[in-house]
Amino acid sequence: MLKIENLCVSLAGSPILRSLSLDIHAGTTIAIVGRNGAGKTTLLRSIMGLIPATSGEMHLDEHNLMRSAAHLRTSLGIGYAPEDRVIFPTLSVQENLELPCEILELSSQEVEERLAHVLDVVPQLKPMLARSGAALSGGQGKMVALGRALMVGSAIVLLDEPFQGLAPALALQYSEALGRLRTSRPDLSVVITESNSALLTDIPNQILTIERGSFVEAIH
Ligand SMILES: Nc1ncnc2c1ncn2[C@@H]1O[C@H](COP(=O)(O)OP(=O)(O)OP(=O)(O)O)[C@@H](O)[C@H]1O
Repeated sequence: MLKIENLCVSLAGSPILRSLSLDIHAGTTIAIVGRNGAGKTTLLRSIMGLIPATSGEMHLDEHNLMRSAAHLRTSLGIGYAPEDRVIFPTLSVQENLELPCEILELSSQEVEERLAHVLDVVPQLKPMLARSGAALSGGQGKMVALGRALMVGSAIVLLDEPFQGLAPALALQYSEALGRLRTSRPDLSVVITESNSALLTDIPNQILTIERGSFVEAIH
């Protein structure tokens, strides 16, 4: 499914990702755990094509991601919920959710079907749909960012530190949403980064530890 080989990324002339390799099979949930600054966000942003790689290979099935611009990666079914959420304050929650569908040029019926599915997985979004993006708490913004990633993430979703800063009740709701996702979309792959592995409970099938831009051990 997603296969990364010897990925190297430098930022401002410094090596940040050092020859990372990762093989994610369809339907698996992988957690990447590492301290602040270990390279988690850089990895997800380079998978999305938002940061150029210095060298390495990256394929989603038969598609060579290294040759695909960021918007094409979205079209291939990669959804991304960034750590800082990026909720547009002048748009409603529904508009925020539907925004990435514009890249895919989906019919309004397809957008409606995807939204219905996302609301089944994250029902907390239903009463918020008409609310302004500016009126959301940080935790609610994380739920919207999850929903938005699911609107386009038909193959894989990348969730950057989803549990950071979530109150316990919201963290539980987020975990429950991921549980429903497993059942409703068994082929979807999920990558979660976290700095605190205790927040992950039993969600991932596999946990990898990243330190200074390299994977150091597989915990299980
Ligand atoms: N635009 C940039 N220019 C230069 N260095 C950067 C840039 N963005 C990030 N870095 C550096 O890259 C390293 C990895 O950062 P990254 O954000 O990927 O870490 P992280 O594991 O996601 O941690 P955090 O939880 O703090 O976001 C850090 O040393 C950071 O200072």
